[in-house]
Amino acid sequence: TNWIYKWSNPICNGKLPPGSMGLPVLGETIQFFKSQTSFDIPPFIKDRMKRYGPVFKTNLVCHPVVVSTDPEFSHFIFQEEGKSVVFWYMDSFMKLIGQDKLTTSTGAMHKSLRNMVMDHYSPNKQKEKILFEIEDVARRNLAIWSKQDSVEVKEVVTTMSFGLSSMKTMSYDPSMHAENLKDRFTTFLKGLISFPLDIPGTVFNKCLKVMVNERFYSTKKHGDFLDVLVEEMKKEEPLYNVESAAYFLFAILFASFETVSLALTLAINFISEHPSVLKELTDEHEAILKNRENVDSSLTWNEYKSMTFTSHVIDETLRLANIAPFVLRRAIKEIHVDGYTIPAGWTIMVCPPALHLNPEKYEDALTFNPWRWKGQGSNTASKSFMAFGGGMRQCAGAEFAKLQLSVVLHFLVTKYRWTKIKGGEIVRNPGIVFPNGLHIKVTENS
Ligand code: HEM
Repeated sequence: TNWIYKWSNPICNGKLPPGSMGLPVLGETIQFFKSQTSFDIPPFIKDRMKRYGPVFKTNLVCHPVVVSTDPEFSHFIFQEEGKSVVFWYMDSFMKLIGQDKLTTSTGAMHKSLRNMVMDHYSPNKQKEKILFEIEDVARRNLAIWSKQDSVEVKEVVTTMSFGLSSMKTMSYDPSMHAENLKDRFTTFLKGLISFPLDIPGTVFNKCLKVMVNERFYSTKKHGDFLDVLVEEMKKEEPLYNVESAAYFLFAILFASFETVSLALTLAINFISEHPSVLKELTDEHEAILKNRENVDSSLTWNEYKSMTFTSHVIDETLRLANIAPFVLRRAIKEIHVDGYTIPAGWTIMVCPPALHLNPEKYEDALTFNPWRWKGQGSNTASKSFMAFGGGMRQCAGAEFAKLQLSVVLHFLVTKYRWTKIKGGEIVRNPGIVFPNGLHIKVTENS
């Protein structure tokens, strides 16, 4: 009885936020993972917001958690990175991405890694080069899709996005390598797909370590992210070794291709369902092409940036889809905020869907309406838009992701037409899946 009492009333040197810790051991885990078929705020969160207010406590997978659906509170938590909170996800995931080695790294190591990623993937640094690569991949893939009777969008965009990410990360282009490397990479991919069951040190990690090692002793430059990492490893006092470099490559691949492919699939689905959006998007892209002397469909970085409606479509997709349904932190010190105390060791869950679907901020919040962003520039982070997180850990690939989406949409709307054949329904649990896929027929514009 004593133990159950302690479970329900955790020790705290102050006032904990309201909420229930659920059943002993199970907490409220089962309710949290209940799936839903709409883009709305998950019922678990919505019910508790009504009952307890915007900040509440719970227990998920044996961890005491404070959930924030409040913009100010969430912003405060992001600003506390490295001070009273650190990046933390479930233990199994932290192991997978090399927990102590890099991702939880604060200070010098995190700064160095973050700068390397921003340098390599940010279009601001290497505008036309990165653009050329993305356009090339988009062109080639769309041409292949248009030759098929039907494509399952999530599947094909995942292949495309993984191709681009792996090319930029470690120059892996399946069509250009010898058989043995292809086999090795297939094994790596299998490991990647089965990752919830996998642990570091197994298939993909070993493959990545082999790749890092090979590159370390090679004199050839590839211009990819692995080059940058290996250069760091060769410094007098290196911050990384083969193992941590392999973990980092994995983390980048993981962070980059699934997010972008989900966003693109959702954008295509939303556009398919809103002909007026397709029309305005097409008009915007065609207008840019009309103003050019050389009517080639490649655009410059500035031209992509100038297309405000495209940027609104992307922001609206990210707002409504909530690809990152939550962002987690762990309190390393006792935190006092808004009259509440969060004990050290507790998990803090920032909940972007609650911010993005707040009817006070976004009128008719469940409607896909890119025009709501009119008059605003491209968004990456604000108190009411946290699709890319916030603070020091804000997504390092946000610009790269947005550029990829803009480029694919550009070629899709100017050179092709598509019709939806079936699918497009979503299930959220809490990540998004398409139980019936999204099948479309792509045809070249006549
Ligand atoms: C639409 C696509 C994307 C979305 C929605 C997205 C979302 C996010 C979010 C929410 C975070 C913060 C996680 C946290 O604070 O715990 C994050 C971090 C990160 N993302 Fe993305 N991401 C996307 C694409 C990419 C791409 C293409 C890359 C490729 C380089 C990337 C690399 C990273 C990295 C390295 C971090 C960690 C940054 C740090 O800890 O300093 N992301 N992303």
